[in-house]
Amino acid sequence: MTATRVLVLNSGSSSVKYQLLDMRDASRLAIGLVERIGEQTSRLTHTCLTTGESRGHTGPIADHDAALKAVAEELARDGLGLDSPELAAIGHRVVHGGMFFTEPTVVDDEVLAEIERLIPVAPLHNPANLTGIRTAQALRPDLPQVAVFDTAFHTTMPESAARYAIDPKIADRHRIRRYGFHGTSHAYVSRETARLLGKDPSEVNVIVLHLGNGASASAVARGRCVDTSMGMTPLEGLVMGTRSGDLDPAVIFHLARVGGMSMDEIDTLLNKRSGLFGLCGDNDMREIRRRIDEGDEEAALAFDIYIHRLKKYIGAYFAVLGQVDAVAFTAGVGENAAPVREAAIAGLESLGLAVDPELNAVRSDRARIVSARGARVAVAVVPTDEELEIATQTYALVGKNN
Ligand SMILES: Nc1ncnc2c1ncn2[C@@H]1O[C@H](COP(=O)(O)OP(=O)(O)O)[C@@H](O)[C@H]1O
Ligand SMILES: CC(=O)OP(=O)(O)O
Ligand SMILES: [Mg+2]
Repeated sequence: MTATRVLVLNSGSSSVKYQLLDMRDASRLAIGLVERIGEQTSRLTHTCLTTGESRGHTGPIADHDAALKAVAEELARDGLGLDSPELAAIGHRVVHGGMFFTEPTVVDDEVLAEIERLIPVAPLHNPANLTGIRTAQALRPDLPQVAVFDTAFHTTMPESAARYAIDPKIADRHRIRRYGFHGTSHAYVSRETARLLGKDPSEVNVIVLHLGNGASASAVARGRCVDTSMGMTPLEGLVMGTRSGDLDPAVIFHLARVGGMSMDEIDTLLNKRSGLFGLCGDNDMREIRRRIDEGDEEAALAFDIYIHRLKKYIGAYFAVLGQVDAVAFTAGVGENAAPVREAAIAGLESLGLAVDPELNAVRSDRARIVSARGARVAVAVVPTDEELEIATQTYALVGKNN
């Protein structure tokens, strides 16, 4: 029997998303999510797509190792266990690959060591990704484990975009540069946008706006990333669910010297208690829109700050690219929040951008154009699929190696 299945693990700081796919037709056999890992109220939600059955459990799941073992048990209950001979590989999202990894990579001891060396620049993400890989290795030591890096798509950025304006000797010693993240999504969505326009990726320039809980923008010129809004870590750039995005670095000195905060407290403030949540107490765009509809001024200001930053990046990436064929919205907010798309594009007619309110209001899970007729630049909504992209890259690599 040829092995054609790939299990994809997307381990975040407190969650694991997973999908089991059959790569003969890229169909999904099972999907699920473990949330709030490390808390008393961890929750596992599992859906088997071959039977249509869904199950959920709430209760403490101590760490990523326990989470993955729970996922393996759920898959086994559906006859889709990790011991299946049909499983060809396990694909892992690894958030930080530094400058070292420009392609998906079969994991060996050297790869594990390099991911570990990168922990200081991705303390929230890489430890969880490593645990995911090690647990999967322990469960199936014979299977190829493939790491697909969030940073890989951005390694084509020119030095002028990737370097900070600091002493290069200090930067190089500490590996300080702009790496960018969500690369799997930016790669997939920029390609799908080209397809939607009926063009090859090498023929178009696209601005991708990945607006999830974490959010980033990228400028993609003829299929290659030339700039992105996240930097050395996923803190730079857009206003996010709980992260501040861009801010004057001197704010950090001020909080330490005048505010008396420790570095760890400032780190937590900027990564976990800022952004939309810090501004108005909610990080879910649905809740923020509901509050705005009820006349809540705090939520309205948070929304305006979010949109202002987004508009600045759209303008900046027009300047970086020179000529733009499409602006593509993706991820939870980008795909679902019509008011965000409308507000971000409003007033940009001189750039050739205009949204058609009726097209923009349509809810759909398909890629679509929502720009006004006659607008020079397409505005697109393109659902991302990081798990499918990871599975595709994993299977392509394992197939090549066999
Ligand atoms: N119908 C919706 N309208 C507005 N925002 C939505 C909707 N559905 C999801 N979202 C937003 O999407 C966010 C999650 O996006 P997602 O891409 O799943 O993020 P992540 O992968 O970073 O967890 C939620 O915080 C919420 O703000
Ligand atoms: C890199 C990053 O920010 O990822 P996420 O949006 O999943 O938190
Ligand atoms: Mg995401």
